[in-house]
Amino acid sequence: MTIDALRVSLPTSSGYVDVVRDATLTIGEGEIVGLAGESGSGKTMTSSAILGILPTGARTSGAVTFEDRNLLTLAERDLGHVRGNRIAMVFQDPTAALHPLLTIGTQITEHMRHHLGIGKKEAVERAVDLLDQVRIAEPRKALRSYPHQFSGGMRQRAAIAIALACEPRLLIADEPTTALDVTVQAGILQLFDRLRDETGVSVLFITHDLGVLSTIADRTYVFKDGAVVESGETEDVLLRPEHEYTKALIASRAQSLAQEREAEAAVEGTY
Ligand SMILES: Nc1ncnc2c1ncn2[C@@H]1O[C@H](COP(=O)(O)OP(=O)(O)OP(=O)(O)O)[C@@H](O)[C@H]1O
Repeated sequence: MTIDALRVSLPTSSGYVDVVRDATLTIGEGEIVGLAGESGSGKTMTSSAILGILPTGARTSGAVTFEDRNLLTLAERDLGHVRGNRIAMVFQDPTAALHPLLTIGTQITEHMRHHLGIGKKEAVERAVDLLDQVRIAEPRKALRSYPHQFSGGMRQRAAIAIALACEPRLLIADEPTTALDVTVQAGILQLFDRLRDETGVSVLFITHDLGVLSTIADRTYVFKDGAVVESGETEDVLLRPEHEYTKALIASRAQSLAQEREAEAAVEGTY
């Protein structure tokens, strides 16, 4: 996918405001690309533009080229086919992506039957494979479970399985580990890495946490006020940042890690 000079403007009471400004980025086949930046820097608006799910009245310019088509000018019907089939989303809160009253199995198989037009039996077998792929133990039993019977990490794995059900070529993951405990986070990050290796899916990984990207993103783009201020191999961006904003993001992360460690030490000291 190539995003070329993307501009997104949203209507306000006094005209339009640009929330993404001339963003240019590429995501190669099987590549994991990070989008980093503070809250409000335009990361989500960029992914919403890719998926054609911007707020009402939004204006766009530039191009989002995916499989030889510009998604910004695609008819809603064709875009609907791209969404869910070719490009899938994973969100921060897996409970929002899962229906509380339907079993995990129903949710995965209905999604596949709707998008791939396959029969129930084949869908169930594929669902078992998928749950296995996202490392959910006893997949046949898990198919009969409801979301509330899963832990947070398991729910995110199930949401990822649903996202993968139609064999998308691009997965957009918006803060997929932010709501999870650190140890569970690590498992989900490993999962993205392994899925990329096994299926060749590309991943656009959105996060405010640069540290998360150090473990999985091949390349990283840093957003500030809707514009890309720095990009490159993740290691270069993290170890040799050039832009003051990137340096500040790295410093603030180091500070919050130190505070977390201090707090943990204080808690341990009370026992
Ligand atoms: N539905 C909306 N209507 C109007 N303005 C919006 C809407 N959603 C986001 N914005 C504005 O667009 C800008 C970019 O927001 P965006 O959600 O892309 O940031 P972000 O980097 O993803 O932040 P976060 O990590 O908080 O999601 C912000 O100034 C935000 O206030």
